[in-house]
Amino acid sequence: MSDISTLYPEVGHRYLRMPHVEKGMQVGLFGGSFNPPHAGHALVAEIALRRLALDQLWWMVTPGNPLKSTRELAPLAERIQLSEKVMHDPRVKVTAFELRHHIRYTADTLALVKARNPGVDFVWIMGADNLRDFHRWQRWRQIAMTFPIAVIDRPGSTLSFLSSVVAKTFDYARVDEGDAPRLARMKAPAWTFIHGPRSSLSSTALRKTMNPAG
Ligand SMILES: Nc1ncnc2c1ncn2[C@@H]1O[C@H](COP(=O)(O)OP(=O)(O)OP(=O)(O)O)[C@@H](O)[C@H]1O
Ligand SMILES: O=C(O)c1ccc[n+]([C@@H]2O[C@H](COP(=O)([O-])O)[C@@H](O)[C@H]2O)c1
Repeated sequence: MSDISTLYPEVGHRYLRMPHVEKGMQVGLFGGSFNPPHAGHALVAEIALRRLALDQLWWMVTPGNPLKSTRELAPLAERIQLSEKVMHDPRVKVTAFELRHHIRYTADTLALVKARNPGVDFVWIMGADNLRDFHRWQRWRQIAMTFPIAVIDRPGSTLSFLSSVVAKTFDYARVDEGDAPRLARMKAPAWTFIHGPRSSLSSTALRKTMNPAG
């Protein structure tokens, strides 16, 4: 591995390190393009921290979603900087360590996170819209068989998520949302759907406002 201080100077080396965690912690992994980040993302993080009884939440700004075009993708440094502005909870750690490890796929991120942090309980967090295409993610079954997953409600996906391939495949592993505080410690496959306050904000809508012609 090259010297971290000389890598990607525009990003800042503290974002290239995996955040520090202690054994016994419950940690949420919230990956996203955050292009740009918005209050809907902050609401997901707040809900996840509270309902999943998390000690930490890693706000992982992806170098690039492998299923999305990079045409409209703002620079990583900008997405990190804006992420720091929308979320102010000290338990939330904005990070882009995937860049340093040249990771593209979440399955690889999760394998690295698990290998580096024995004794820590992780849970993958995503909005309900992401369930629809989850079966197109690389090694999605392996992800679901290895990590508990918390799905946070999102307008437009409250009911449609039930017809997703992943919800059908892992129907037997669905956990009542009342048990969400224990989800991180459960053996995968285990997933829950968390209802609560919702936000209809989206990055697509915000990009359109910023660049109506685009
Ligand atoms: N308003 C929202 N409510 C619930 N979950 C959300 C919301 N906005 C984003 N998320 C979730 O946050 C994560 C990161 O989302 P992303 O950065 O792609 O934002 P987005 O608004 O969906 O972007 P885009 O419109 O560009 O697809 C995903 O798991 C997504 O499901
Ligand atoms: O690994 C994959 O195949 C894969 C496919 C699509 C999305 N992801 C990850 O899902 C997270 C949410 O992405 P996005 O663009 O919906 O915010 C982010 O961490 C992406 O890297 C991962």
